[in-house]
Parts: sequence; structure tokens; C-alpha cells
Amino acid sequence: MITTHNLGFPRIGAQRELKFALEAYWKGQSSLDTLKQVGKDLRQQHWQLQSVLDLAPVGDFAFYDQVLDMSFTLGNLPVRVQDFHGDPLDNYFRVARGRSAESAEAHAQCCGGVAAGEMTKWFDTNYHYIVPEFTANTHFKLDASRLLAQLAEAKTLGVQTKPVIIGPVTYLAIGKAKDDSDRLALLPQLLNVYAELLETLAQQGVAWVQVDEPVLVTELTPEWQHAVNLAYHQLKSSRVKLLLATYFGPLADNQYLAANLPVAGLHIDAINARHEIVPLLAMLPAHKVLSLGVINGRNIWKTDLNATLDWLAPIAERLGDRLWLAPSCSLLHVPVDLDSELKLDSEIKSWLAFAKQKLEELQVLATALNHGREAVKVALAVNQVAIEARRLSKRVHNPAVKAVLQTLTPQLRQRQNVYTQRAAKQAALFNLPKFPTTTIGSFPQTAEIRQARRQFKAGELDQAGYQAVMKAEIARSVREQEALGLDVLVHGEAERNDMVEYFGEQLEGYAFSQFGWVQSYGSRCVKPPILFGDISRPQAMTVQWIEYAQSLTSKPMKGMLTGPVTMLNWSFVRDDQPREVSCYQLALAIRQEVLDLEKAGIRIIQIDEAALREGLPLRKSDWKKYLQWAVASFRITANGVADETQIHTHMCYSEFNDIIAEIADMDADVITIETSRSDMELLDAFDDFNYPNEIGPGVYDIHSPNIPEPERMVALMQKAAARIPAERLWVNPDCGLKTRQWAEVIPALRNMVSAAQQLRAQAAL
Ligand SMILES: Nc1nc2c(c(=O)[nH]1)N[C@@H](CNc1ccc(C(=O)N[C@@H](CCC(=O)N[C@@H](CCC(=O)N[C@@H](CCC(=O)O)C(=O)O)C(=O)O)C(=O)O)cc1)CN2
Ligand code: MET
Ligand SMILES: [Zn+2]
Repeated sequence: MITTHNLGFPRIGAQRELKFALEAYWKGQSSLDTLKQVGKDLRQQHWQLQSVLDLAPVGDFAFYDQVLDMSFTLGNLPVRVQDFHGDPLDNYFRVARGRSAESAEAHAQCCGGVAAGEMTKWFDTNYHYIVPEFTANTHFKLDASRLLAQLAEAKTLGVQTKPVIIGPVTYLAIGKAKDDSDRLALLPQLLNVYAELLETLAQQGVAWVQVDEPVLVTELTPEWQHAVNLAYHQLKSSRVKLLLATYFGPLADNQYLAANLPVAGLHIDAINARHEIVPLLAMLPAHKVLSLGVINGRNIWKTDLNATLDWLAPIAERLGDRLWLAPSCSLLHVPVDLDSELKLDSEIKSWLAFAKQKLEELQVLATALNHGREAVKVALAVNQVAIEARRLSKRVHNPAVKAVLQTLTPQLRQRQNVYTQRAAKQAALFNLPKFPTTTIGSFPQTAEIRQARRQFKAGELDQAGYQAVMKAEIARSVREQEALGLDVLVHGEAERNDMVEYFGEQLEGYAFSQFGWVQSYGSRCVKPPILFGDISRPQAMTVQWIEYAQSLTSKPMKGMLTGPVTMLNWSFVRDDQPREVSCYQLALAIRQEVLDLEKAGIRIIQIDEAALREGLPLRKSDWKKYLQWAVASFRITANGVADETQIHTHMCYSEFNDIIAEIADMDADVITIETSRSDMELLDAFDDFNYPNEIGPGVYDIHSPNIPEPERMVALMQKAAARIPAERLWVNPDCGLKTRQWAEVIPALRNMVSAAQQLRAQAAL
């Protein structure tokens, strides 16, 4: 018999129950007990939904982040919070979110202000984890309380469980040595704690433990490969069986290593590494379980069950009981339940599967293999109809779009003249001061804005009423910016639910859900729009809003768009054509918007590519190909404008050293980037490369509620000016301000403008 299991379930809740419970608790509107109860209820519901499986995960639930949970399990808290007292969950939130010394919370006096842990994206997903911190003195100490409590909970409910933990090598690999010490030197000590953890679980009668080592799908140096070997040879004496889980890509060079580790089972992503499975069968020791991730855990399309069975049947024959089936990765990256979607077009809905539906698919596959396809004849037939309908649908294929794509010429990507010529014309037109100030686009998404949008969507507020509220917000943003004395203004993005979803809602070829929430970090979620067909732009998307904003001021108003690569990387995308084809289609659609903005007299246009750097393939050997079409797409979008029109782009959470040539090749007149947390070190890349165009290195971290001091921002800009000629520097925050409050934004920007004034005064000396 085939065993079915799951690697992880989305924990935010089908109606984002966890988000609302967390935010209520953080605002002091509910108790810790209430929050813990919500967590418990969600775990119970999620196990219930997974009861069709032979093994359900335990330990995949996290109140903020599963990596931070693991840090607590290993007793690896940053030094700055180690003497905290109070409830462990409060301390956990302090590490996650930081706390200012002025905070009104309990313990603010005795264990006061603390910086939040650094956040970075989890492999190539839009999920962000709290980076484990190490030093040469890091000492690990087991705290299994969370896992044991959840295990006990599951047992009471009669769930067949499989605890899930992050593996030791991945844990070290995704963390950061704060003192530049060698993280691998910590491995022997870390392994002792893992061994202790596994023994603790064995004592609870646990049979299998899933150990996630996604680092195996990246390029590993010999030292890291050796670490993998060392780790699992040391853990092999454990009394539990280990299922080593890899996902997000092929094992490639690590295949032999992974196949021969002394563990009882290996999980492979059979969506992204299908071609590796058959060769792997020959390599796999005869006793080992092979778990195949045959349902896509990163996308929302129905699985072609018949095709999957055709491929699986001989493998199942060969492996017998040793075959396990699962989604390719944790279902954290997909929404919970398609059944909640009552407004989604029924045809498109019939092509989709969310987490709950994916588990049902898994069940059908296992039944077909265990008992014959006859046993699930109806389910297979229904699936077949949906797969065929999608393949042939006229709504997916638009001949006009495909025809335009055939005519892409290199001229489309080329601006009329080089940067230096453009810059001279732009300087004459805008007449900006030195160190011009601007912001990245969004201003606070206030409760009023969200409420108006909710009422509009629910039909309680009509179009005119909604537009009036949004216009009032835009007017407020413009007023505030003028009062602050900023040089290049933005409209504030009040009308946008999200920088990606907003455009998805307006483009042909996209569908969007009501409840398709996916966690991005902590309590923050995104609802990735569903790119299902050929993309076109029926009408202008932003022009009216920007024109309105420009009408309120004589200062330049930046047009604000999301670029093609970011649209692609933060959407659920088609699996029936290469990503680059979808990207070029997006590029052409957004190019039209750029040209329409220009026609409307908007002379500065920002095209955000926040996800361009983040979308890099996990293996460096695949970078070149990706960057080639990603940069080409951006250039198609941006480069149709006159020399006088200034193109900005923006990227955040980025590291540029290894792709600086491609960033330069995007040829934006101005790029704004996140730099404040790295103390401008990031700019070394721009300096070494002799980056030719203008740069706005972020001078303050928008993730923190703290108000940045002018002195610190001046100092940061001076550091920047040591690397980049001052004539080419802009002054701006790290990223958009939508998650902040106006009460934080105003003083922060006031200080930023004051910093710019000081810099100008110094420059004039
Ligand atoms: N797609 C995307 N990815 C990104 C980013 C980003 O901005 N977008 N930024 C980076 C960091 N990630 C982030 C992800 C989400 C949020 C964020 O603020 N999300 C909001 C939701 C934004 C949204 O879609 N809002 C909708 C729906 C709001 C909502 O919850 N409405 C309530 C009603 C609210 C009310 O009546 O007050 C409801 O529907 O029940 C809207 O504004 O219309 C949240 O979780 O709170 C921020 C950063 C990286 N990845
Ligand atoms: N223009 C967008 C904003 O300011 C860019 C955000 S990048 C995640 O919110
Ligand atoms: Zn940003």
C-alpha cells in the first residue's frame, strides 16, 4: 500500500483567522490566551482537513514563522533578547517584530528596546522568514516544549502524526554569522541538540520525523556537501526514522549524495525534478522509502491525474510499499480552500485546486494505485474534463496577443539616447535640487481606506462614493508631501489593495480570488492573482489617478507601476507555457500604460521590480537565462518613452553584487533600493562596477516603527557619496510606507527632508 502524507499546511486560516488574532493581540485588544486558543483551533481544523492522509504534519504551525520556531527549539535566540522574561510567546514576538524602548508593553523597563530579527525570503518564494543569527559563541540548547505540546494535542485528536523540523544543514545555511565566523563550525554542537530532539520524539512513540533540507536543491560547495553527509551519519543512530525532504527544484549535483544518506526515506519534488526520479530509482538503496511530491505545492492548477498515474504506475509497481505520495512542498504557499470562492468565474474555478483540493487529489492518486483506477473512475473522469477544457479554452488563448509577441523587435527595448544625454535633458526639465527627495510610492493603508474598499466590493458603496474616498486620500498624501517639502511626489497608492493584485484585476488574462490568501511574513498576506491566459490591457489602469494627483501640485508627480517581472513572480502563473512568454506579454501590456502616462503629461514614471532579484533561480547556473529575459522584459516596458521622461525603478531586500551588470543593463534613469540596514555596504557593488545612472539608496528602514534621526541619515548619505558622485544621488526611504501609520511617516519624512537640506548645505560649502 502507498502511504500518503503532507509536508505542511497553510496556518493563516481559510478566513485569515490567525492574522486577525495576532493583530488584535499586538494591538492590546485581546489576551494571550485568546490568541493561543485560536492557534489551537486552527491546528485542530487543519488536522481534520488532513485526516484523509496516512500521516499529517505536526510542528508546521507557527504563530509567526517556522524558522523562528526552530530557532526557539534549538535555544538559539539572538544575544540581545536572551535575558528577556515573561511569556515565551511574547519573547518570540519581540524577536520577530522588535520593540522600541518607549513601548508601553509589560517588561519594557526591565528588558526594553530591541531590534527586530532580519527577515529574508524563503528560497525562491514570496514567504519571508526570520534569519537565524550565529556567532562563534553560539550555544544551542534543546527546548522541545512547542513540538511536544502540539504532538500531545494531535494524539488526543487521534491524528496519525509525523513531526516536521528544519534540518541542521539548511538551518545553518539560511542563517547568518553576525561576527563572520564559520557557521559550519557550529555543526557538531548543533547535531547533539538534534540527536537529543529526535530521542525526545522517539520517547513519545514517534515513528517518522520529516527533516526538511531544501538546501539540497541549491549548489553546495564540497564543505557543505560534507556537512550533509556528516549530519546524517551522526543522526543515523536515532530511534526514529527520518524522511529527508527536499523541494523547490532538482537535486542535480546533489542527487547521489541525497540518495545515499543513511536515512529511512527521501522526499523529492516530482513537479520540478520529475526527470530525476527514474534515474534516482536505480541509485536508491533497496530499503529506502521514496516520497514523491506529485502535486504542485507552489501553484493552484488542478493536477492532470490521469497523466500523473500513467507516469506513476510503473514506479509504484517497482517500489511497492516503499512509495509515498505527497504535495511537492509544504502547502504554505497556496491558499486554503477553493470552496470558499463564490465569485470566481465557474469555468476558471473548475481548473483550480487549493490546499484542501490538493489533498483530495492526492487521495485519488493513492486510491487509483492501491485499488485500481476503477475505484476512482468518476473523480478521474471529472478531472480529465477540466484538464481538457483548460487546454482548449478560448479564454486562455488570444491569437492577437500571440501575434504581437511574434513581432518583438530589439528597437522596442532601446531608449532613444544614452543615459548621459537623457540626464541633461531631464535636469533642464525638472530643475531638481541636489540630493532630491522622494518616497517609494505607497503611503499608509489606513483602516478607512480598507473599509471603503471592503464596502465597495460588498456593494455597500458605489463607484462614485469609492472614488471620492480614494481621491480624498490622494489629496491628503499630496498635501502632506508638499508640507514636508519633498521634491518628487507620489499619489500614495490608496486605491491599490496590493501592488500586484491591483494590476492583475485590470489585465485581461488574469483572474482573482476572494480568499486566496497566502502568508508573506508574520500576519501579512498577499492574494496572488491568477495568470491563466494571454495577457492584454483593455484600458488604462492608473492614468486617471495619477492625472488627478498631478493636478493638485506643481511638483513632479511620479507615475507608479509594477513591472512585468514582479507581476510574474508574485502571481500564480500558467504552467502551460514558459514563464518568459508570460513575462513578455506582461511587458507589452505595461508598456502601453507607460506610454499613456507619458501622453497624459506624467514625466517621471517608476516601474517597480521588487521581485526581480528575488526571482533568481536557486541555482546560479540558471541565472543567465532568467536575467536575459527578465531584463529584456523590463526594457520593453520602460524604454518606449522620450529622453525627457525619467524612468525610475525600485527593488527591496536586495543584494546586488552578483547581478550589478544586469541591473545597469536595465538602464533605468534612477534606481531606488533598500540599503539602510546594510549601512550602505550594498553600494560597494555599484561603486566597483562604476554604475552609470542615478541611485536612491534607502536611508531608513520602513519595517521599524522607530523614527530615524536626521544625523543618521546624513551619515548614511555621506557614506553613499563616498562611493557614488553626489550629483547622481537621491534621498528616499528603503521601501513603500503602506504598512506604517501616518503618525510615524510624517516625523520620519520630516527628518529625511531635513537630512537632505543639511547635505545640500554641506555640498554648497
Ligand atoms: N504581492 C506582494 N508581495 C510582496 C510585497 C507586496 O507589497 N506585495 N511586499 C514585500 C513584503 N510583503 C508584504 C506582503 C503583504 C503586505 C500587506 O500589507 N498585506 C496586507 C493585505 C493587503 C491587501 O490585499 N489588502 C486588501 C484587503 C484588506 C482586508 O483585509 N480587508 C478586510 C476588511 C478590512 C476593513 O474593513 O477594515 C477584509 O477583506 O476582511 C485591500 O486593501 O483591499 C495585509 O496582510 O494586511 C505587506 C508586505 C514582499 N512581497
Ligand atoms: N511602490 C511600492 C510601494 O511603495 C513598492 C513596494 S516594493 C515591495 O509600496
Ligand atoms: Zn520595496
